[in-house]
Amino acid sequence: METHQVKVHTELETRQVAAQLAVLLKPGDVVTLEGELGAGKTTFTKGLANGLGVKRHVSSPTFTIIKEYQGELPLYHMDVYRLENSEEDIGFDEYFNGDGICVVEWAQFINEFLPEERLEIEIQYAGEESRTIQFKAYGTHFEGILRDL
Ligand SMILES: Nc1ncnc2c1ncn2[C@@H]1O[C@H](COP(=O)(O)OP(=O)(O)OP(=O)(O)O)[C@@H](O)[C@H]1O
Repeated sequence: METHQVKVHTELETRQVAAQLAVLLKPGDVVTLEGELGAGKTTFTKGLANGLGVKRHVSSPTFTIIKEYQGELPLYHMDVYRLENSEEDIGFDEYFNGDGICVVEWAQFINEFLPEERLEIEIQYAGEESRTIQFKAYGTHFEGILRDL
């Protein structure tokens, strides 16, 4: 496992870091996003979407669990909060081994379905508009991505 940390000072910077990451990702990649309410998980996903060339507006998938966006690669934005303790498999494998990028919020609730190789991202408050973005790469593919980021 390798880690990397970036400090950002504006919302735009958060989006830019995410967009830089997006171009390094490949189909079937799984990225998990953690952070308290308002930390910037949706903002980060918007940046990722931008980097993937998604034109549509990205909004939180809380009530739908999965939202799909078409870009240079498909983006699957998942919020699995509502699956807490349900142990329900809604066909994660097809997404996690699929043709697009998966961004998963509240991933701890579906731990048993998560692939071992993944990129964990945690966004922490560091001031009004400042955030610390912490990356943990599991597996050689994501470790390589962290070195290029
Ligand atoms: N550096 C920053 N990075 C990201 N967001 C920032 C930053 N500075 C300020 N913000 C603001 O913080 C808010 C982040 O909201 P966002 O919806 O992305 O958070 P979230 O983690 O998805 O929250 P929730 O769990 O409620 O969905 C936005 O209003 C954004 O403008």
